[in-house]
Amino acid sequence: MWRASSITGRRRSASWCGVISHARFNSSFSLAAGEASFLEAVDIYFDKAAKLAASTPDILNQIKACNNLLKLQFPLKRLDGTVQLIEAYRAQHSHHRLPVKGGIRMAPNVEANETMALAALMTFKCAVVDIPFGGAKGGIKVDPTKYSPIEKEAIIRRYTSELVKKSFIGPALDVPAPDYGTGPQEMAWIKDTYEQLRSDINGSACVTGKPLEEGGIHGRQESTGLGVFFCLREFFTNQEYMKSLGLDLGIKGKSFIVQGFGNVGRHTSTFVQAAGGRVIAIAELDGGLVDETGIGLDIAQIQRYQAQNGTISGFPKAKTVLETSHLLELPCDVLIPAALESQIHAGNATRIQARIIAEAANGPVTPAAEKILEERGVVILPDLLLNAGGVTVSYFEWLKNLNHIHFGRMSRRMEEHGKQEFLNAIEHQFGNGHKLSEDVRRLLVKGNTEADFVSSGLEETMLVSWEKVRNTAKQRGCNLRTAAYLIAIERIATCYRLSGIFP
Ligand SMILES: NC(=O)C1=CN([C@@H]2O[C@H](COP(=O)(O)OP(=O)(O)OC[C@H]3O[C@@H](n4cnc5c(N)ncnc54)[C@H](O)[C@@H]3O)[C@@H](O)[C@H]2O)C=CC1
Ligand SMILES: O=C(O)CCC(=O)C(=O)O
Repeated sequence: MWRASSITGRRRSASWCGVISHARFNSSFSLAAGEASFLEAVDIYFDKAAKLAASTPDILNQIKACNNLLKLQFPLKRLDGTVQLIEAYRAQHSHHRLPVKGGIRMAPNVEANETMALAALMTFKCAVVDIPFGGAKGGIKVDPTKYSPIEKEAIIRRYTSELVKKSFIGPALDVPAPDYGTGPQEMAWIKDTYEQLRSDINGSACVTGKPLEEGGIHGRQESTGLGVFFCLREFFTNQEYMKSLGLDLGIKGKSFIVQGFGNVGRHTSTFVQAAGGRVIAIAELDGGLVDETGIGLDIAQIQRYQAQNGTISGFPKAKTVLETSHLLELPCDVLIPAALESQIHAGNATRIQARIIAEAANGPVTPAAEKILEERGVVILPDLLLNAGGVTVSYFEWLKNLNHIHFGRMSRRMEEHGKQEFLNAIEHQFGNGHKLSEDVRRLLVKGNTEADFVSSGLEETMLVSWEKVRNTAKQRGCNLRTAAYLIAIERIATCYRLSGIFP
């Protein structure tokens, strides 16, 4: 059985020749007839906020529209000699800031409207957290678990070369990143392909989420989960929300259910558990785990088990269930969808018992479900704010690549020497009897590393953005999602207004 290299940090032992069946991807959608599609949902959320925005219809129409949609179809020669036509997309939603930014998804359900919805969310997400990018997203319509590494590399390299030919990638144009079904290895292939085809001194900034050795940055892998955690932590300090939900302050002791144990779900669970949260159920496509006490679901152990077995099913310290959609409906304080869009819809919203829904995935709650949930007092922390940690750290990686130097390289030792001198002076002042121990001294003088800068920059971004969204919701009398869209719309509208129209 083929095992992936350790570089991607995602599912390990799934065989590409078909051991894990198509069912992995089939269970995602069960929208009732007439319920809004993902793209329609983004438009509905946009329109709701646009009504509150002090902006003109022509500007609002410009903001809402997807600027470019590139559809690609290219052949892949498979290892068995057959040739398969691969369908892929890149949508650039808004160029009000450049480059445009957004991940690349590899999944069998990829299609044009989904890619455009995801690109629009990227525009609004970057604006909410004040990251100077427009929005984009890419998708390749394949189930990555069914292809060998050689075939996946060929798909990614051909996709990238098509983007290069069409000027849909470049450090100043359009900068992809990981999303569902892709990770650092795919980003390394994208960077290498771009650099083979373009002589560009800033070439490594053509993509983010790269392995550290390829110009990546400390902390990008866990950044989306850490951003989700920072926001949740702040939310749980809010007296008004906690009172309205009948909950005590703080994450400690609260119960969490997580859907999707990939990059975002794994890291979010890790941070939540480290803060004393009880993860009581995890739903994956091929099975889930339940332990109402939360004690059995040790996230680090489950990750090790998943790395060895290619699945979380069968993890010995918790109960395995094969049908996982009902796990979302168990009683809990917080439900964290971290898989795909439209997972909470009119068909299951009435059965959801969580008090809070933390949208780590993009677009997991449909407008019809949101209405049902809000009527029952459920608070939804919206995707465009909550999962913005990934693009925030991607921004730091892009800056690092453009600067050709890692954060802290010029300052770390200088900081340490300065602090040493300060402590020497204090010790000198108080005489010989007042010497710090070596351990305390080491702790006090430690200069900031790249990881420290990233974590601090991410925390600052999430906290400032949360505060702004919360205050806007309160002042404008709307929910958190509408507030986040409103902030984004007003920021982008200002940009369009001041830029004018070319020519
Ligand atoms: N990777 C990133 O930095 C960011 C990802 N996101 C969003 O977060 C979501 C997850 O992305 P990643 O964690 O990167 O993807 P991933 O591919 O690493 O993991 C997703 C996991 O969800 C599971 N899954 C799919 N459908 C499921 C279902 N119906 N029930 C249970 N599990 C299911 C898959 O088997 C997979 O293990 C996506 O919506 C993505 O767009 C958002 C911001 C940044
Ligand atoms: O890191 C990035 O640039 C984009 C991440 C992403 O695709 C997302 O936030 O949905």
